[in-house]
Formats: sequence, structure tokens, C-alpha cells
Amino acid sequence: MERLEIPQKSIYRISLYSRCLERLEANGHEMVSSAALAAAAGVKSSQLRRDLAYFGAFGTRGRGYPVQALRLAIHEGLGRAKLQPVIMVGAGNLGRALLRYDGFKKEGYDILAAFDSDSEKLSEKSIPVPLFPSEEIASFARQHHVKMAILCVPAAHAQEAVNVLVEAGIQGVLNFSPAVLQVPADVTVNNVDLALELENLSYFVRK
Ligand SMILES: NC(=O)c1ccc[n+]([C@@H]2O[C@H](COP(=O)([O-])OP(=O)(O)OC[C@H]3O[C@@H](n4cnc5c(N)ncnc54)[C@H](O)[C@@H]3O)[C@@H](O)[C@H]2O)c1
Repeated sequence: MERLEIPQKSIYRISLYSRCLERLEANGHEMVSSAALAAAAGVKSSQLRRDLAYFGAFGTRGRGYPVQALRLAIHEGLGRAKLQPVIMVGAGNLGRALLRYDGFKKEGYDILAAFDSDSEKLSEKSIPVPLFPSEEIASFARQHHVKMAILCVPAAHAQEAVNVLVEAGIQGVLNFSPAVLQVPADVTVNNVDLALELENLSYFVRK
């Protein structure tokens, strides 16, 4: 199926709509108005309608959106129709903390294994997934059709680590290191930086 080029900000909002729809469905709602769904996601109705138009014309004037059908269409469009395999690169403090969180699977992401370049870490017992040397990333990713990775290595090693991921066919990297990574155009890197978020918050708190 040909993939639509949807702006990244729309994709973030669409994920929010999907969470709202999951809650509505769990509470037994069959239909939702665009105004109610927009309010639940904190956006304007016009924005919601534009975003949802990427998934086809779903709403019926006066009746709104069918909750389950829209949720399924969004999951399909976002590639969440089935569990997505993910690998963790860097099994230090942060990597291990994330691996201990068991909520990712519920959201559709299965962290299959972790990789670390430090051979002394490999005998670590407190990690809930198999831990392998980083030399095995490429063969593992190919064998298990992994396209996404979480990167939790120190900034100084992040570029070399992402180069290995690109070689291994990884197309999406969630980068926790503060390094700005260079990747080919067909690879997406999303950066997570809590310190940056705190700095941003502190500006508004000061005001
Ligand atoms: N985004 C955030 O908000 C946030 C918060 C905390 C830490 N961090 C960042 O996360 C990263 C990890 O932090 P940490 O405290 O877990 O560090 P850490 O030193 O405890 O762990 C890093 C691990 O990466 C491994 N490693 C190094 N190079 C590697 C490579 N090329 N391939 C595979 N593994 C490799 C190391 O052996 C180590 O086990 C750092 O870049 C840190 O700045 C980000």
C-alpha cells in the first residue's frame, strides 16, 4: 500500500486522537462528535478534521465518527495493527530503566532485545530481555525484521552506534542521547531530551 506523506506534527496529534478513541471504546461509546474528540485531544475541530482526512473521510455530518472504525483505521495507518519489534541499544542506567517499564507492549511495541558494546555488561542479570554484544545488531535486526531502535548510549558514541543501526536496516531511531545525529534521508530520528523540556518549562515558570 502506498504511504501518505503526513506531517510529523499531524502524526503526533493523530496518536493523541487514537488514545482518546481507545478510552471512548473502553467506556462503550460507539460514536463521537468531532467537537468532543477535538476537545479531548486539546485541538480545534477544524484541525482534527484536517488530520483525520489523511485516513479517509470518516465522519458523518450530524453523527460524528464511528469510534472503533476510526481507531482501527488510525492503528492501521500508524503501523500499529500488529506488535512492532524494537531493539534497545545501550543497556546502561537509562536503557535498563526503560527496559524495566512494561507498558510499551500494551501500546504496541515489543522490545525484543538489548545490545551493549561493553562485554562486562553482558552477564547483567537484572535485564528483562536478552542482552547481546553490539556486533550482533545487524543479524538480529534482519532475522527479526526490526525497523525501530531506542538509542541510550553516551553522546560521544551515539553517531557510531546510529551508523551501525542504519547499516542494519533500522528506519526509525528514538534517540535519548544529546548528540545531533546524521542519518540518510530515509531514516527518521526522534530526539527525547528531558533536560531541554525542563529548560523550556523553567522559562514559563519564571514568568
Ligand atoms: N533524554 C533524556 O532525557 C536523558 C536522560 C538521561 C540520560 N540521557 C542520555 O542517555 C544516554 C545514556 O545515559 P546512561 O546514564 O544510561 O549512560 P550509561 O553510561 O549508564 O550507559 C550507556 C551504555 O551504552 C553502552 N554503549 C556505549 N557505546 C555503545 C555502542 N556504540 N553500542 C552499544 N552500546 C554502547 C555503554 O557500554 C553503557 O552500557 C546518554 O547519552 C545520556 O546523556 C538522556
